[in-house]
Amino acid sequence: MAKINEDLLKERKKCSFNTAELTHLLDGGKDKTLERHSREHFFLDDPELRSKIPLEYLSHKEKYEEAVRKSCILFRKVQELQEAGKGGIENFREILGGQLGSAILKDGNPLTLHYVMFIPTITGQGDFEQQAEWMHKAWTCSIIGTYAQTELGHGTFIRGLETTATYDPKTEEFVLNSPTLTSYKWWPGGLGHSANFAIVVAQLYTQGKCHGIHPFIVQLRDEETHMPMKGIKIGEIGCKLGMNSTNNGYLGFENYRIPRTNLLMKNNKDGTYVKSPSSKLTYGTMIFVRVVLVQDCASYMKKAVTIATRYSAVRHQSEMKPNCPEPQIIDYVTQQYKLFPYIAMSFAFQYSASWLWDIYNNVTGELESGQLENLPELHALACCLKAVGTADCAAGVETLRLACGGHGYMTASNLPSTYGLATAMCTYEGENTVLLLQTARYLIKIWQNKKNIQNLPTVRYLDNALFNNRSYEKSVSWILSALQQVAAAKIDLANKHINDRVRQGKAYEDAWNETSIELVAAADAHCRTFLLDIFNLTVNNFQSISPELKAVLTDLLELYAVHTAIRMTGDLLRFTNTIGKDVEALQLWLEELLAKIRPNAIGIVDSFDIRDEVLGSALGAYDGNVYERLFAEAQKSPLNHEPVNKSFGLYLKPFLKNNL
Ligand SMILES: CC/C=C\C/C=C\C/C=C\C/C=C\C/C=C\C/C=C\CCCCC(=O)SCCNC(=O)CCNC(=O)[C@H](O)C(C)(C)COP(=O)(O)OP(=O)(O)OC[C@H]1O[C@@H](n2cnc3c(N)ncnc32)[C@H](O)[C@@H]1OP(=O)(O)O
Ligand SMILES: Cc1cc2nc3c(=O)[nH]c(=O)nc-3n(C[C@H](O)[C@H](O)[C@H](O)COP(=O)(O)OP(=O)(O)OC[C@H]3O[C@@H](n4cnc5c(N)ncnc54)[C@H](O)[C@@H]3O)c2cc1C
Repeated sequence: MAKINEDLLKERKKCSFNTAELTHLLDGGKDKTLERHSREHFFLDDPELRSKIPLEYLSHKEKYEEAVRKSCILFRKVQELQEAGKGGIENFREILGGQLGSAILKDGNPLTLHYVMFIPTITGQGDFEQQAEWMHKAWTCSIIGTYAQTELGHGTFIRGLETTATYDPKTEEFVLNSPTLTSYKWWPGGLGHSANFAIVVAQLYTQGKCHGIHPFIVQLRDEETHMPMKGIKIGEIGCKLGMNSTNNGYLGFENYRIPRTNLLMKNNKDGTYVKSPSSKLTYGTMIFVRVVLVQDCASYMKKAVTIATRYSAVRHQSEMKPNCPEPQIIDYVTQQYKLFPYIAMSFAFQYSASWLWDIYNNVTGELESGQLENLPELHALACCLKAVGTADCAAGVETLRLACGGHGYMTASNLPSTYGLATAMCTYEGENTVLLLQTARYLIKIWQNKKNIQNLPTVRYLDNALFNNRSYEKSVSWILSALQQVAAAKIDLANKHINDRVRQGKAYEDAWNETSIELVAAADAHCRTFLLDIFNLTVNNFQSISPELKAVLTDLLELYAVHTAIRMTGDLLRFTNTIGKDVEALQLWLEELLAKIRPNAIGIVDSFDIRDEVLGSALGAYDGNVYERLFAEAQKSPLNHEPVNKSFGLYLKPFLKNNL
């Protein structure tokens, strides 16, 4: 084992709590930690899953080929685990998104959509016979699928999709067509050259009548040769900001025929077209992915904050006091302000993600038995948590990259590619503004009719929050109550402005659009009250943890609360009876908390227990040998493999001569 950096050794000695206790708590118990270790060993210690050359130095094509190689090994290994009875949702979570997946495939996995959307759509939308026909092939990966919904012209407004599936009763087939350029499918992961099947979302036509969008199972490529089927036009969409191995593709249809039975028919039981009880049931896979993405936000944040915090303990810069040694940059309070709120935020997102997952499972269970009443609340919560979680995660990763100065800009820090993954989440699976407007739509409805509100756990606070008006106290409960009042006031005001505009003669939709900045802000505030509420409840409910750990978690909870409150200072002053002096008190409390967390900062990120291979960063490794690692990474540049590059002879030398 490499020698550990002296600063990190000192930091680890300062820690006031048992880091293993926190690791087990975060994993859900010691058994779960051991399970995770064994899974990490299974994947990360497999030499086949390592790349000989860093991805950054490969061409676009080589990156893709390497990603396919690794994805196939990953999927084979997941199947091995399933067959050995060591399966479980955690395997998929870890290798598809989260930490293991992004460690092994830094720039994305071209086969992810198979498990994340293709299989869940067949399960959620297919009837019994269809599941019997397709699930075995899909589970055993005899076929590889993707989810083709978005088109060149429409991603958000899915009712506006243009791909058509017209029923031909003579042959009992659907005929798929892409009538315009804008109707081409555009974006689906793995669609370019990897998948041979897809769920295609298209407008269903029977007897000249359009019945709206429906999902179909469609074969794209020959199962033996992988050649595109006749009538299918397919390819990759090209380079992107990040995720350059995910093989996002385009797809067009020219009179392409599929059997009638390929229309997923869970809601059309007798095989003739029957309108489903809610058209929104077709949107179920999107809810599922939004729910799992919130967990990924916590994972990426933990990874980025571990890298930046360890680096900040190792890095020394400037003089705080004359003639004193250069301090560790983690001792600058501005630096602490860049790091510690994101440590706290990782906890907030992990706890809310876990609540959301439970709510999701309850509600989908109810849907199976035809109960739809809790779907709107789930949809509203999933939308805002996905939007706020991914936005905070992307902003957090960028702040943490900046916190690492110049070295944070190196791909060797692994912060740029983590940002590429995080910022993509803000757009896919529902663009964030659009999702916040979905939450706002729900909140306005609730505000206008509070009859049933006490049965709705995520919004019941709105019943009386408008009049909380508590005087300032240095407590999480005060901040929560103030945030709830802000959320209620913002919803109330937005509702009033919509009504005013309608009264002035505007159409409701125009009034909505004119009020939409306020509506987005209201949904954002609602989401932040939920995040704090759940963090608070979770920490208060821990019964059997040590007092030392409880103290650290309480510091983090308080930091999360105060940081949120300070970010919303204007709202507190505007909508609650907070006064200037209270804001000053909040600021002092924040500074006090940063100082309290400082000695435990390294201990907390160590407790995240993220292996070096997962961090993938010269700046964040456990041993803290930052400079040695940066130097070693630089040697991997192909330019350093020869003393003089051929461009010297070709261009530089003649240029230098000409300038003589
Ligand atoms: C077997 C597998 C096992 C395990 C796998 C396990 C784990 C996986 C684990 C980890 C994976 C983790 C991460 C994944 C990693 C990487 C991911 C990589 C790639 C990601 C791929 C991304 C894929 C995509 O992007 S797919 C495309 C997504 N597209 C969108 O999201 C489109 C956004 N647009 C919409 O959702 C809608 O169009 C709209 C909501 C904006 C508007 O719709 P519409 O116009 O039809 O609605 P309205 O007329 O406005 O009506 C609104 C009413 O409907 C209600 N509504 C809307 N949506 C829903 C919904 N989804 N559910 C319920 N209700 C909904 C709405 O509330 C309105 O109701 P009202 O009563 O009328 O008010
Ligand atoms: C990395 C990546 C992977 C993807 N993978 C897949 C995939 O596997 N399968 C798939 O089908 N799709 C996929 N997508 C597509 C993705 O789901 C869409 O890009 C996303 O839903 C946003 O839709 P859009 O591109 O049409 O954005 P637009 O809707 O055109 O958004 C542009 C702007 O318009 C605004 N806007 C749009 N509508 C409204 C409104 N009603 N009110 C207010 N503002 C509005 C938005 O806020 C945004 O600022 C992927 C996208 C990315 C980036």
